[in-house]
Amino acid sequence: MSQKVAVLGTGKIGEALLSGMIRAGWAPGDLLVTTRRAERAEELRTQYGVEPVSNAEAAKNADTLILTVKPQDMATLLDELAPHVPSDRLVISAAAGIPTSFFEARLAEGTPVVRVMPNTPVLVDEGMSVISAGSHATEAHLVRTEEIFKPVGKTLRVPESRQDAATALSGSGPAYFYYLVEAMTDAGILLGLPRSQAHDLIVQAAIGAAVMLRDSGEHPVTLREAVTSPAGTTISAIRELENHGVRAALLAALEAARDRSRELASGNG
Ligand SMILES: NC(=O)C1=CN([C@@H]2O[C@H](COP(=O)(O)OP(=O)(O)OC[C@H]3O[C@@H](n4cnc5c(N)ncnc54)[C@H](O)[C@@H]3O)[C@@H](O)[C@H]2O)C=CC1
Ligand SMILES: O=C(O)[C@@H]1CCC=N1
Repeated sequence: MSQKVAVLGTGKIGEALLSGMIRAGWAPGDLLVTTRRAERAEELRTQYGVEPVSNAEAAKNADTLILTVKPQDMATLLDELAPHVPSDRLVISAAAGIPTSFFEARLAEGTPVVRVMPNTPVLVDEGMSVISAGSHATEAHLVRTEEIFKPVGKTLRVPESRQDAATALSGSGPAYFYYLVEAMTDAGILLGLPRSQAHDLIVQAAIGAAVMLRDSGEHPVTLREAVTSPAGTTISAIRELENHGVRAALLAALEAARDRSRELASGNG
């Protein structure tokens, strides 16, 4: 029997994951989706050939349920789902902040729950999905979760106590890089470059730097030193970054993201 997977609350991250699963070879007929709006359901059916169903039908018919609603909507979704989820279903939550105990308290005794923090580069198979087992999830449940998330990037298992930090670094991480690219493109405009050229130069610098970080085996400090010529241009820029406290700003920013993830733990943060 083929295993069916349902994505419940198919918004931005749910759709990114769905598209990745289809690229990885999952049969659309084995994928169920739920949405709040009928037009959205139709859009997903047309684009991916998947079957829109109600939350209750998803719970009854899918072996694995991936919950991708906002943390603030999770309690309502669970109230609706709980009476329909047999305790042999694997429930995977992609919500920031919410601990596996939140789900376990609302689902039938013994239901296996796995918490995953993916990120949007799953759209281009370069995601990072950080995975933690709840108290009833076994090795087989973790392997099943990895089968779903591995084709769209890397996976990493961590104890659940590290999930808020992982969310700050990895779940939110792509946004920091987009923010930097946006700011540096503006700097290009300030220096008189046309916007499209400034964008292309910074994006290619980001891609080149990312590939070197991943593939060279060198520490980021070594890579930066190789760019930083004595009395040259780079060190003039680095001095300004230090003067403006960019390193301290990043430490504070990621700490704030970690704290926000903790606040979302109750589902109504
Ligand atoms: N966007 C991102 O980069 C990431 C998001 N997440 C997590 O994924 C979750 C969703 O985030 P986004 O995709 O950004 O939000 P979103 O708002 O795009 O998606 C949530 C979707 O759930 C639907 N929904 C809400 N209640 C529902 C219900 N009872 N039944 C069916 N559908 C329902 C909404 O209509 C919406 O389409 C959040 O918990 C977030 O913490 C995790 C990692 C990365
Ligand atoms: O901003 C958020 O809350 C979600 C979780 C991680 C990335 N996006």
